[in-house]
Amino acid sequence: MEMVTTAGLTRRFGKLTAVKPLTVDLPAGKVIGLVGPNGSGKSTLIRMLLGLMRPSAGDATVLGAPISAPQRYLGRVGALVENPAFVPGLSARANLMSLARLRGLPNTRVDAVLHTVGLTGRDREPVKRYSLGMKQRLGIAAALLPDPALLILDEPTNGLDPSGIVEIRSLLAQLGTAGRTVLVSSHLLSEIEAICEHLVVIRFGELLYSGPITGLLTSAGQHVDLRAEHDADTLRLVQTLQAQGWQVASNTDGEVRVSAGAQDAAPINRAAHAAGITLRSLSVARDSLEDVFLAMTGDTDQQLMAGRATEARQGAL
Ligand SMILES: Nc1ncnc2c1ncn2[C@@H]1O[C@H](COP(=O)(O)OP(=O)(O)OP(=O)(O)O)[C@@H](O)[C@H]1O
Repeated sequence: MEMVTTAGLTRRFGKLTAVKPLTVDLPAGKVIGLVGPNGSGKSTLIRMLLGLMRPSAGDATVLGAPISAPQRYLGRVGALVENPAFVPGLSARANLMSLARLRGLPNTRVDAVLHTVGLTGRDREPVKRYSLGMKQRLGIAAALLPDPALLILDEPTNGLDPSGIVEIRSLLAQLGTAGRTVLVSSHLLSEIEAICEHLVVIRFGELLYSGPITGLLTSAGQHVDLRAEHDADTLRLVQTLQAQGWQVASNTDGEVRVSAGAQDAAPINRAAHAAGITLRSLSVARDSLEDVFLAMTGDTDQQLMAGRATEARQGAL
C-alpha cells in the first residue's frame, strides 16, 4: 500500500515554482528520506501533505484520503514541522499530558511516548532546562502521541550539535522498526542516509530520484584519492595521470581524486613512482550518494542554489 501519492502536485509563490509538478508514491512501513538543499521545496511539500497549504495545481492522497480533506487522515498522522511550542516552565510530562487531553488521548500514551524517545526519568524536569536534542525528542514524542501510522518530521536534526544529531538519528532508526512509515526531511543526505530505506531527492522543486536507497548504492562508482608527499608535486601528479588516460575528478588542497576503481590503485601508484613522485597516501573508496547525485545533475548544489536565488529575485519583481 502507498502511504502518500502525489499526481502533478505543484506549488507556486508568485513566479517562483517551489514544487514543480511532482508525481511520486511513498511506500508504507519504511523510513523515507526527503532530501534536497535548503530552498528545494521540502517544507512546502510537507505543508501541502499536512493540509497546511493548498497546492497551486495537482493532487495528492495521504493514507488513501485526498489532501483537500485533511480531517480524514490527520488523526492518524503525527508531524513535527517547526520548533514545537511547549510551555517552558512546565515539565515534559505536563506538556504532553495537556496535549494528550486536547486530542482526547489516554494518559497511558504519555508514558509510552516518553519511553519511546528515551525521556523517561527526565520527564519531570521543566522543558526550559532541556538541551536542544532533548527538546527535539520531546517534539517527536508529541508527534507520536496519537500512535500515528505516518510520522512526518521536517529537518529534525536542524540546529543540533553532532551528539544531538546522533541521538535523533538512532531514535529515527528505532521508530522505523515498528512498522510505522516515517517521512523525514533533511538538507544533508549524509545525516539520514544510514537510516532510510527509501529516498526521495528533490533539487529546487524538481524530483531527481525516488526509490530504494539500495538501488542507488549499487549504481555508485568508485574513486581513488591520492596525495603527493610534497605539495609542490601535485600539479605534475595530475598531469602525469591525465597524460596516461585517467580522469582526474577533482584536486582539492592537494588531495587528487581519480575516477577509477580498486584495480587501478597499483597502476596509478606505479605511474606516480615512474614520474619520480612519491605518494603520501592512496585510498580507494565508493562514491558517496552525494557524488551520485552530482553526476545526475551535473551541477553542484551551490550552482543550483545560485540559480534558485535568481529565480526567487525575479519572482519578487
Ligand atoms: N510562504 C512563502 N512565500 C514565498 N516564498 C516561499 C514561501 N515558502 C517558501 N517559499 C520559497 O519556496 C522555496 C522552497 O522553500 P521550502 O521552505 O519549501 O524549501 P526547503 O527545501 O524546505 O528548504 P529549507 O530547508 O531551507 O526550509 C524557497 O525558495 C522559499 O523561499
